Amino acid sequence: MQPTSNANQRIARISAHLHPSNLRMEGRCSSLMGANCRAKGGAPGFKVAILGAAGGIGQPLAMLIKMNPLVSVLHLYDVVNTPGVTADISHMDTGAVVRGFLGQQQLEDALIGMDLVIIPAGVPRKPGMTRDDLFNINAGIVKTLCEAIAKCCPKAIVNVISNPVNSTVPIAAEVFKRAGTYDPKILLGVTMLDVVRANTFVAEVLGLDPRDVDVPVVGGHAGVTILPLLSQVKPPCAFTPKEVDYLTNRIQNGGTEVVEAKAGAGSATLSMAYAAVKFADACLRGLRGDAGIIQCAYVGSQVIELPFFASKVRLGRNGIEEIFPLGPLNEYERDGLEKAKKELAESIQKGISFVRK
Ligand SMILES: NC(=O)c1ccc[n+]([C@@H]2O[C@H](COP(=O)([O-])OP(=O)(O)OC[C@H]3O[C@@H](n4cnc5c(N)ncnc54)[C@H](O)[C@@H]3O)[C@@H](O)[C@H]2O)c1
Ligand SMILES: O=C(O)C[C@H](O)C(=O)O
Repeated sequence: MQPTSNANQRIARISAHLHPSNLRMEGRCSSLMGANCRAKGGAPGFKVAILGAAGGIGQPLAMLIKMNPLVSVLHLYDVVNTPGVTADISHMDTGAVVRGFLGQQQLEDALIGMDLVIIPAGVPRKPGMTRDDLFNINAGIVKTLCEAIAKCCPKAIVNVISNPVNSTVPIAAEVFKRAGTYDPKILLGVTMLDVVRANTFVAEVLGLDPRDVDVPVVGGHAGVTILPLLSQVKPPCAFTPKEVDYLTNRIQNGGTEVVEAKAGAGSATLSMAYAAVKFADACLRGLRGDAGIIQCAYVGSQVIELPFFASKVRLGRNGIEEIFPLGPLNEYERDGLEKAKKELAESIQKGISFVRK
C-alpha cells in the first residue's frame, strides 16, 4: 500500500529532524529527537551524569554506562565535543536516554535531578610528570564542577576520577562544606583501577583467573600511597618476598606504566573506563538496596588519623554505609602505610588549602 500524502509529509518532517545537524543538545533541541519523543527519563532507573564526557575516559565510560540496565538517563557534559559523542552514543539500542550538554552555561542543566555524578574532567599526565603536577589545572576544574553539584544535585553520589585524586577529593569536600551540603557518605574518590590492576597482576603471578582474585588496595591513588594488602588477598595465598616486592611496585606504578607506553598521548583511559563503570555499577546497586556491595574507595574516613583514606567500604541506599578497618597488616604493609601517610597528609592539606585560600 502507498503511504498517504499525510504520512509522506510526516516521514519527510521526521527525516529532516533526524538529520545530524538537528541532534538534540540542551539549548538547541529538536522537538522530535529521541530524548524528546520517548521515555524522557520517566522509565525506572537511575540518572547519571558524566562531567568530562568527551575525553579519553569520558567516551568509553559513556558507552559502558549506556549499556548499564540500571541507568535510565545519561547526561554527557564537557566543554568540547559533546554533540558528536552524544549523537554517537544515543544510537545504541539500550534503555538509557542520552542528552548532551556543552560548555559552562549548560552545566547546571546537566546536573539537575542526577543520582550519580562521575567526574573524569581534567588533564592527564605525560611521561615524567607526577599526578600532583596536574594539580594547578585540575584543582580549579573540580572545584567549579563541585560548586555546580552543590547547587543542582547536592544529594547525588559523586565519583571523583580527576587527578590528583588524593587532593581533588578533599577539594570536593571543602566545596561541599562551604555550600553546607557535605555528606561524606556520598563523596568517593575512584581508586578502583588500582584494585583492577592488583587483581590482574596477582592473578598473573598465581596463575589464576583475575575474576577469582580480590586484592584490597588502601591508602590513596598515587605512587607510595597506593598500598595493596597482599596479606589479605582472596583466595588466601602466600607470596615470596620477591613476589611481594614485584607486585607492590607494579601496582603502585601501573599508571606510570601506561603513561610511558602511551608516550605523550595521555594516561589510562580504557582500563579506567572499565574500572569507573564497575565502581559506578556498585554505587547504583547499593542505591537500589542490594546487600553486600563492598569496594575500595578514597573517602572521608576515621580509619587512621588522616581525614581521607582509601579502604574497603560497604555501599548501600545512602552511599557509604560502613567503612571497614584495615585488618591485620604484616611488617611490610605497616612500613608501606607509614610512607603512604606522609605523602597523603601533604596532598590532603594541599587540596583543603586550595579551597580555603
Ligand atoms: N582515578 C584514576 O584512577 C584515574 C585513572 C586515569 C585517569 N585519571 C584522571 O582522569 C582525568 C581525565 O583523563 P583523560 O585521559 O580522560 O583526559 P582527556 O584529556 O582525554 O579528557 C579530559 C576531558 O575533560 C574535559 N574538560 C576539561 N575541562 C573541563 C571542565 N571544566 N568541565 C568539563 N570537562 C572538562 C576535556 O575537554 C576532555 O574532554 C585526568 O586528570 C587523569 O589523570 C584518573
Ligand atoms: O597514572 C595516571 O596519571 C592516571 C591514573 O591515575 C592511573 O592510575 O592510571
